[in-house]
Amino acid sequence: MKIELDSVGKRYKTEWIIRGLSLEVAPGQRYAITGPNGSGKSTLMKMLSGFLSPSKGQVSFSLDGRQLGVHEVYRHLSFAAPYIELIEELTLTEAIRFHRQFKATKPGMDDEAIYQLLGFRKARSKQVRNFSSGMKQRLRLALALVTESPLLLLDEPTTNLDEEGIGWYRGLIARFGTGRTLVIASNAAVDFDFCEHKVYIPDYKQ
Ligand SMILES: Nc1ncnc2c1ncn2[C@@H]1O[C@H](COP(=O)(O)OP(=O)(O)OP(=O)(O)O)[C@@H](O)[C@H]1O
Repeated sequence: MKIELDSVGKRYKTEWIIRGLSLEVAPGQRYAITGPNGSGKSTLMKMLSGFLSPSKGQVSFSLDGRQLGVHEVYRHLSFAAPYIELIEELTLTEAIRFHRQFKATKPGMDDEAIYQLLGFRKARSKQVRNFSSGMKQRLRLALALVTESPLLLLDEPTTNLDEEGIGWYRGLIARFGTGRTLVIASNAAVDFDFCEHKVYIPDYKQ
């Protein structure tokens, strides 16, 4: 997936959050989006997913040389973020199967393989509402990473993860993160220190 941002600006009411951002997000490359709380990292992630449109400038998407309409983009991406809600009423088994109805998973990643990956096989009949916050975050990340999608967007990926969970996240990236375009919004180096490119949001305020 390639994403081109041409002089992009985003404004909420009268406040400009991002201004003058031109960037090419190239296929197979890894990008870190950094900046203080409230600087606009999540806002940029939402524009990179096609969920938010810019107030100024252009965001365009292409896949294998074919231009994608903004309404097609969601089919080709996985997005894990604390503000993307899981369906709390579903059990783990149901949540995985529900996800699979919309998105293909990588070869060999059947239900059993995903339970093993998550490391909480005994929770398969537990409702997501009864998961701990770390378990919910692992589920968000696992579903995003095992999905067959050329664009992977991870906003604050290690939120609610303990040290072991952070190691687990890095293992997931090593196993499933290669060969796809990866964008990570975070201020924790451990989340993104393997990224080749960095975008610091306060550089795009004027
Ligand atoms: N829908 C909205 N309407 C108005 N203002 C908004 C909206 N969404 C975000 N903002 C504002 O835009 C600014 C950037 O928010 P954003 O969530 O993108 O920052 P962030 O860098 O991801 O922050 P954090 O590190 O705290 O998650 C904030 O001032 C926020 O209040």
